[in-house]
Amino acid sequence: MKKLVIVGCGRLAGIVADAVVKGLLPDYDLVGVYSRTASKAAHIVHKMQQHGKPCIACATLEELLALKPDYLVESASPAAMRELALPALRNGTSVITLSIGALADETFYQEVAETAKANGTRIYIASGATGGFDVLRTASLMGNTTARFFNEKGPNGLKGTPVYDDSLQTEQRTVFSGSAAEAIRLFPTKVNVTVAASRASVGPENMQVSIQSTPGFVGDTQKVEIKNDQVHAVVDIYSATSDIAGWSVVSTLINIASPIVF
Ligand SMILES: NC(=O)C1=CN([C@@H]2O[C@H](COP(=O)(O)OP(=O)(O)OC[C@H]3O[C@@H](n4cnc5c(N)ncnc54)[C@H](OP(=O)(O)O)[C@@H]3O)[C@@H](O)[C@H]2O)C=CC1
Ligand SMILES: O=C([O-])CC(=O)C(=O)O
Repeated sequence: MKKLVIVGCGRLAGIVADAVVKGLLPDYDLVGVYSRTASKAAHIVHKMQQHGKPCIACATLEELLALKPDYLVESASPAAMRELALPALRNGTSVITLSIGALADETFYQEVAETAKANGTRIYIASGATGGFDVLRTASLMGNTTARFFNEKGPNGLKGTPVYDDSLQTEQRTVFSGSAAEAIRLFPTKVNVTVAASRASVGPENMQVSIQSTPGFVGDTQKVEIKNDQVHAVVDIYSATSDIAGWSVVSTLINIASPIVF
C-alpha cells in the first residue's frame, strides 16, 4: 500500500477523501491530513474513522511529513505549495498539486525539478479544471507553437480580486488580458489552470490569457487553444463547480498506481 497525506482540507480535499472511503483508491492508505484551520483536518479524520480507516490530523507540516508518506495531495493554495514542495520532495514524498500557480516562478520551478530528481520523487500536475495536457505538450514539441487561454466566469467568482466592481453584475467585460505569469500574480488562487496549461506547452510568459466576466454566469469555462503549422487543437471545458479539479486528483492517483497509464 502507498501512504497518502493531504495538505489543505477544504472542498477539493473532501472529494479525494470521499474517493478513499468509496474504495476508488484501493492502493492508498490516507494516513494523515494537515490544514491551516485544525477543525477542517479533524473533519476528514472523523469521516475516515467512521469508515474504519485510521488517519490522523497533524498540527504541522513537519508532523505530517514525519509519517513518511509516499504521496502528498496539495489542495491548499499556491503559497502553501511554495512552502511544502521542497521539504516534501526531500522527505521522499511526491506531490500531486492543484495549486500549479506556484510553478509560474521559473527559479522555483527549476529548483523543484532538480530536488525531485535528486530525491527520486515527482511533482504531478493535476489537470484540475482544464485538461488535454497530452495534446498541448505533443503539439508544442512539434515547434512553432502559439497558445492562448480563455476563461469565463460570473462576477461573483471575481469578488475579492482587484478587478471586481459592482458594474460587473450588469456588464460583460474582459477583466484581464496578459500572460499566465501575470494572471496568477493578480488572481493567486483562481487561475492555476492557466499556469498548468502553460507548463504543458509554451510556458507561463508565453501563454496569452484573457478572463471575461459575464453577468449571471455560473461556473467556469476554461478554453485552451494551441496552434502550430499542422495542428489546431482546442480544449474547451465548462464546469458548474470546481469539483472536476478534485476528481482530477483522484484520476492522477489512479494513474500513478495503475499498470495502464493515460
Ligand atoms: N488547478 C485547478 O484547476 C484548481 C486549483 N485549485 C486550487 O486548489 C486549492 C484548493 O481549492 P478548494 O479546495 O476549493 O479550496 P478551499 O478553500 O475549500 O480549501 C483550501 C483549504 O486549504 C487550507 N489552507 C490554505 N492555506 C494553507 C496552508 N498554507 N497550509 C495548510 N492549509 C492551508 C485552507 O484553510 P482555511 O480553512 O484556514 O482557509 C482551506 O481549508 C485552491 O486554493 C487553488 O489553489 C482550485 C480549483 C481548481
Ligand atoms: O475556476 C476554476 O475552477 C479553476 C481555478 O480555480 C484555478 O485554476 O485555480
